Amino acid sequence: MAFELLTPDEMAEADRLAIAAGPVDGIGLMRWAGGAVAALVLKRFPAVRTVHVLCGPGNNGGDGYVVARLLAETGVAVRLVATGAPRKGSDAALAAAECAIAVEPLAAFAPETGSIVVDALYGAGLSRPLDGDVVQAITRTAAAGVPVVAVDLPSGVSGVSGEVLGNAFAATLTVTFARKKPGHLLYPGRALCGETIVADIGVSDATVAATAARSFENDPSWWRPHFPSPAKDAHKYSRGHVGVFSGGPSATGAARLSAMAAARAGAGAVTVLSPGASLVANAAHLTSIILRRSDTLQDALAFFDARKPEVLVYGPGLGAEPEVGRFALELMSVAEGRFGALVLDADGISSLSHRRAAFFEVRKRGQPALVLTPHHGEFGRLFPEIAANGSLSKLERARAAARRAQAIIIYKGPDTVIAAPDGRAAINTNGTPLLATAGSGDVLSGIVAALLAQRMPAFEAACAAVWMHAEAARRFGPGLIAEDLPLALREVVAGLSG
Ligand SMILES: NC(=O)C1=CN([C@@H]2O[C@H](COP(=O)(O)OP(=O)(O)OC[C@H]3O[C@@H](n4cnc5c(N)ncnc54)[C@H](O)[C@@H]3O)[C@@H](O)[C@H]2O)[C@@H](O)CC1
Ligand SMILES: [K+]
Repeated sequence: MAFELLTPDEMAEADRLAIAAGPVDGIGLMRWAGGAVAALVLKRFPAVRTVHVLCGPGNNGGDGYVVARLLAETGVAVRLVATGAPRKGSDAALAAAECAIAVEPLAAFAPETGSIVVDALYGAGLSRPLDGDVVQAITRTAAAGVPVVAVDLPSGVSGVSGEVLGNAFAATLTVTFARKKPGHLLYPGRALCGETIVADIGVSDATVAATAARSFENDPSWWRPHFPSPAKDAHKYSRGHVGVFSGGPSATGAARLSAMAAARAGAGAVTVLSPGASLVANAAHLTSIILRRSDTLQDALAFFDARKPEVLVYGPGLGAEPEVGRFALELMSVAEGRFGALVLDADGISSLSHRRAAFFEVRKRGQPALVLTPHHGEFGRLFPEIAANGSLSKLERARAAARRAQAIIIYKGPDTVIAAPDGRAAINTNGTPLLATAGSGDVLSGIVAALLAQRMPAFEAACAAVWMHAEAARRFGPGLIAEDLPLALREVVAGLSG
């Protein structure tokens, strides 16, 4: 699959393996990389008058020297600006030696209207915040408003985390090599890359696989084989039964949103488990969804034993009172032999923040399968040490939390990360600000539950749910409210099942 994400270290490993396997060598990869960038510059900016190529001291700069040479050979006016000479004997030094254009100092660099800038200052090797002449070059480029084509990554953007080290170019186009890096997909890096294109530089799929990369861009192509479709002889319970716990009389809508989403995402039966005080409110709004009174753990146990739900959703609309956390722990304790998976969302997560030790103790069993769907604030409440660790990217934070809680983590946001305890993690890329609307998280928890109830493996189910949720929002478009999402899922499910 071409959806692996490589950290800069994994990419360096892939380069090493490709060179070791031959026949391509380091300068060969660099020529291929520079050639891809030059070709895209010509294709995207056919009328450009001057191209300023900015080269740094490492291999990113080496790519830049190749770009400058190739563009000049095609007749483009190239001005070559460099900071620091490449290390003697390096591939970059070889590329620089092959480029006969006079070098101008970075300190004097100021692009003019009508020109474009190729940023080959720093890529995967960025190791500290940018400063001095580089920051001035970024400021002057932004002031001139000229397009920037970034080689591998906009200088200043961390390939590991997408964070900005000091300052960064805002690119129109970023051309990276072999595979995207997490920094292309995590914010703010994603916004600073502009359009990101992956160019082939002769690193084979087998070489990428040999790096044992465990991060992916979320894409239907790799989880669709697991996407459930009902058997010909299906009956409603064989299509999976989801139970959703409802909140009190003034907070019942969240559970119904989750329940409707679960039904639209293919669960054969969905039951709302409602406190007695909320029965009337729920009954007034539910038709195909089953309604059952549940005030106590005994009530819930009676339901499990009688109706055998596969998956429960606990959290939407419940309030963050201590007893909500206690009940969540009790559910996990009694799960064995009763239900297979639990989706904890919203208040179901926040309410555990005062019972963290007990929660992590219960999770040592690894049962039931657990999916947690925190946004940033909820994540910080349940995993404060991980959230406070500034050296971790969002991808690594989600991964650490997944391991700690022995759970699938859906760490929500514009760059939602899905992580599994076995180390796999994915970054979602079809998100939309339309989803920033009340109740949209409740819908997501229902979709996850429905896919789990239909026996989709948990990591793939979580990735599919996140993608479907965003896809439904995109299809519906502006004006979306959470109530629209379950029906909008219909087309998305049809597209995946077809
Ligand atoms: N064979 C390979 O490894 C290939 C590498 N390629 C290119 O090589 C790049 C990686 O090359 P490198 O590992 O040399 O890394 P870079 O060229 O990104 O930067 C490394 C140099 O910059 C210095 N540096 C880091 N941060 C700095 C800062 N904030 N201020 C000043 N100096 C700083 C480092 O000390 C080092 O000298 C990739 O991004 C890609 O463009 C491509 O040519 C494909 C082949
Ligand atoms: K760059």
